[in-house]
Amino acid sequence: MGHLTIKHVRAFVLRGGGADYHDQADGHWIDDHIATPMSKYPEYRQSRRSFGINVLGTLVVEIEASDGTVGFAVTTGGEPAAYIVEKHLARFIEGARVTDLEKIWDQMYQSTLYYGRKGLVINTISGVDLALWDLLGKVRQEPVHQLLGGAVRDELQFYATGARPDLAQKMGFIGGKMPLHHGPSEGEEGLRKNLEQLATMRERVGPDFWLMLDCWMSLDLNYATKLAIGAHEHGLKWIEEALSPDDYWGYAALRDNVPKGMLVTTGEHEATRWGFRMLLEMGCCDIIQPDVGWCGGLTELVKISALADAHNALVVPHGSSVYSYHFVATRHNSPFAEFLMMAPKADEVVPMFHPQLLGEPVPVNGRMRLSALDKPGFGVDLNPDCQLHRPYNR
Ligand SMILES: C[C@H](O)[C@H](O)CC(=O)C(=O)O
Ligand SMILES: [Mg+2]
Repeated sequence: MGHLTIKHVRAFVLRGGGADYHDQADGHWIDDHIATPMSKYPEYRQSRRSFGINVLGTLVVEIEASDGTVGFAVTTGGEPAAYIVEKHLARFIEGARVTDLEKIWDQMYQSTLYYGRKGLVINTISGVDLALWDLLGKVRQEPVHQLLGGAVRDELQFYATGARPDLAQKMGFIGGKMPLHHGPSEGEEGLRKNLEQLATMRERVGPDFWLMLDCWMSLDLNYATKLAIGAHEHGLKWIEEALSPDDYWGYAALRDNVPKGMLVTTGEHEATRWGFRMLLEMGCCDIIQPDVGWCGGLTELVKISALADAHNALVVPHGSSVYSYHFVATRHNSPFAEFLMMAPKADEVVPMFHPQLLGEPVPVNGRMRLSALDKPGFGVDLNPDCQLHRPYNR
């Protein structure tokens, strides 16, 4: 098996939800006047799709071994990511051994440094890396959590992200994270509305249920500080991604400014051990939230997580469906996981990457038994009903 080599890598593009989970139809809670860095332009305030949050679509990477076994993964990246896989990265993958994950990662990262390091290129590298882990698991007939060293818990616990933490509470989740709706350009009135929304939700869920606010990079330090102070009386557990991911200094200051006991979280748009080193060494946050499909994949996340552990920081991956479930099961410093509510009204549990994956497990009563992950690789298949398009067929 150590001698199995990789015969082909193929990159496809898919539209409509799935790994590009912001690509949803009208009326979805995820696109309803959510504060963003673009909210200062009134014409881009109501909808994130209006400024292009969904332009990329999903990248599907398929990797086939010399014995015909196929591993695959999905992430955000679409056509430009497919170009990078087929025209650049394929040379490091085809002909390599199926066990060569570290070497392939290093070659992909080093060879793209001149135009990569973060964002789309690292999403692409993540997609290839996850497909390699899936392939290795399928070749060895073991779930990825076993390849990672084995689970440290029998069950995962989830908080839910969506517009209705009150419904999430009834569904058994341990907490609810809501999008922030109004940014600094909507002034004091917007701030008041943000706090009213939190207060209303606190009334509905009672004093003990976790409530968090996801600010999606939309605030400045002054506004974030005022929001945190105002939100304290409503028991806000954490303030997430309040500032630009480039503003490490702002995050360090925000962590000093927030009321005692409130956590500062960020990192879903951060990448690689070097990016997370900045967050950790500068004391930017209490919880880092790498997205497994965007941060460099699982090979990189293992390194990021070790670094976080040494800084006493928790690692609670952003979204990422099965890719994060297999990881969270194996880490002591990942005590719970995120579940993104993809039902348009956030009123029922549907698979996070629906409709792209078949066999994608979901939490039941806010929990997931490890046995739901006991299938080779990441344990999911591509849904054959989804229309794959291969734009750069070599
Ligand atoms: C709800 C947020 O704006 C975003 O769509 C998802 C996110 O940042 C998260 O799940 O965290
Ligand atoms: Mg977030």
